Amino acid sequence: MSRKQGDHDYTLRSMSNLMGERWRKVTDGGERSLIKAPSSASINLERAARKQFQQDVTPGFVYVLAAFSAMGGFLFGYDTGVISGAMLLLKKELELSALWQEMLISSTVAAAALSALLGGVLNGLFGRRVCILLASFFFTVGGIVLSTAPGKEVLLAGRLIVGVGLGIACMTVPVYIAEASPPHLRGQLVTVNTLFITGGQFTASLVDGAFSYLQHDGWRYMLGLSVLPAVLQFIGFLFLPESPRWLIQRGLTQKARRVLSQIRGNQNIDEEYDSIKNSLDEEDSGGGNNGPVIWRMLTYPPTRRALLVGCGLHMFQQVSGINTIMYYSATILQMSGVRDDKLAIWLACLTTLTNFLFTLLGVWLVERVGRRKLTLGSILGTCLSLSVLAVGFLMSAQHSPPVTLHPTNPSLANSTCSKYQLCEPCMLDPKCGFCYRENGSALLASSCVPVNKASTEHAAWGRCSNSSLMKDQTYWAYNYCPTSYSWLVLLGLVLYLAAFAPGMGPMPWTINSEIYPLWARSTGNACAAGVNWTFNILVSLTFLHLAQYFTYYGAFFLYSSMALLGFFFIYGCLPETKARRLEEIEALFENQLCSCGASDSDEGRQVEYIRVKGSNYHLSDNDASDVD
Ligand SMILES: O[C@H]1[C@H](O)[C@@H](O)[C@H](O)[C@@H](O)[C@H]1O
Repeated sequence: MSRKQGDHDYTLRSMSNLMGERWRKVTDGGERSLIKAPSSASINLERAARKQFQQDVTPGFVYVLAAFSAMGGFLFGYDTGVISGAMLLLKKELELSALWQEMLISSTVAAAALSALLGGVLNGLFGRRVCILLASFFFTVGGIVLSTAPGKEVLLAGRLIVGVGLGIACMTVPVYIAEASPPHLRGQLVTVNTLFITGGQFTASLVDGAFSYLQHDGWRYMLGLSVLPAVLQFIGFLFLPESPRWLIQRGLTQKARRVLSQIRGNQNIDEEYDSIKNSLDEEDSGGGNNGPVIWRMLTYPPTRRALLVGCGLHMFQQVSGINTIMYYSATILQMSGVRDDKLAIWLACLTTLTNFLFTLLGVWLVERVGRRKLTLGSILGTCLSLSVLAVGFLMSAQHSPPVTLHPTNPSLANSTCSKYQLCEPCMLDPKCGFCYRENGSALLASSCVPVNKASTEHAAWGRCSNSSLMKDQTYWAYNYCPTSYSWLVLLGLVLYLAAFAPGMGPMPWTINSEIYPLWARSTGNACAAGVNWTFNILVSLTFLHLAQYFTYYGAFFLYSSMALLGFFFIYGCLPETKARRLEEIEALFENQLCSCGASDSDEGRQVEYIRVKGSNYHLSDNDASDVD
């Protein structure tokens, strides 16, 4: 053994001893306690050892493994993003009713919600690798079915198959990456999965833009292209190993040691192996061994708290409106004066690109500032930017242009649309749109007209019913009103993405992959992913109704208040998990929920009071001193 390797092992071993002393748990009269408080010297030594460890070891194999896994994230982003552009072509070519459009969009999300829950069981039974293989298989078959579908029924089947793959992948990939990564890289590598999600969404918007010029079968290419990354991931995973933690849990210890050596390069793996093994041995004193995992999780306080935090994070991610904002961004851009449809499609790529670039910032920040600060800062920014958006919509509503032309023909004058006096109520009614002529910045001859049932791009009758009639600076505004406050809305949109994407976008996935003990990890992630998809579908299905009843600014103020609630929830309940070994994290949830909010500066001394045989030790900044 080289001297460097020997020294390294020694440092790791001393670190391991310290860690063992710090975190070893004993059952003391039924109460779980930690023994032996560390001195500041031991904390410093541990930190130094960690630093040394990080400098010495960055095995390349882990990056390859993370990249192949994160293709699941790419497919997640691609398949959820591509449908909006494909739908524009599909509804014309297959003459889809609104119900069929709705079904084709939401079927994937609904299937993902259910299969994420099923994914928890599959993960426990067959392991992470088999689940990822299964997910890429579903993505491949789904993509082939979609691109060759002869009609809408087969399309629906394809969307459901893709949804099943999505649900399994979204909960398995973060867990697999987290379990294979060394602690100092874990946050970054799991966050790369969300980077791939947003990369998939960006690619989908580019593909939508490119194929929107094809009058026939453009949607087949859009939906079918996902087969390429899916096949690549499937082939890659034939060669990639199973998660060492799952192998140890299944008693396949020799294989687990081999995999650990493979993914840790030439490091000594004894310490990591022992700590995984120890944590499994402690399972009996933790969740116990009786009953279904979800029951054991709910009846054991640390996992119950972790589950609450994990599901809460996903709920707040969705109720702060990310998917509404992304979906609605094209309209926001149109409000800002982009009237050309094709240009609006290309500019919508800018939204997905911004989301992607700011997620990249999250990858950079996660190990520097830690999960807690990043998530708190992000949700606060999200809350404020949603208020900017809401104020923008409020100003636009208050200065809504009037309807100046009313039809004289009695049959037309009796339609609901003709009764509106202002653009605002006219555009909030999904059956109507605003047709107007613009002269410089002045609006002339404006009317509220029923929308064409087959396509929202035109009115049912009148000047705006046909592109060839819409000469002379005449425009059709569906879903929005022309306004001079569009800059405020646009500013809100950019601020929103800048605040949301680095933290609230990726952190719910990253944090969930690390907060559950091994026995509860698959189930915990399955439930949290199920919550994500359920709120995703709830928020997108209710948005238009919300806007109709409370107006746009009402809807955005509501999302903003949700984000504020989320801030208090995270402030009170989310502990810092940065740089900790997965096996240590359970201890962070042993305190009452609201004292979990240890700050980053508490790293290395997260548990403030430690019971040692009846006496309480309090860890001060400088040392551990007996306070009893
Ligand atoms: O973390 C992701 C990401 O932020 C995506 O942009 C969003 O569409 C998903 O719903 C979310 O789960």
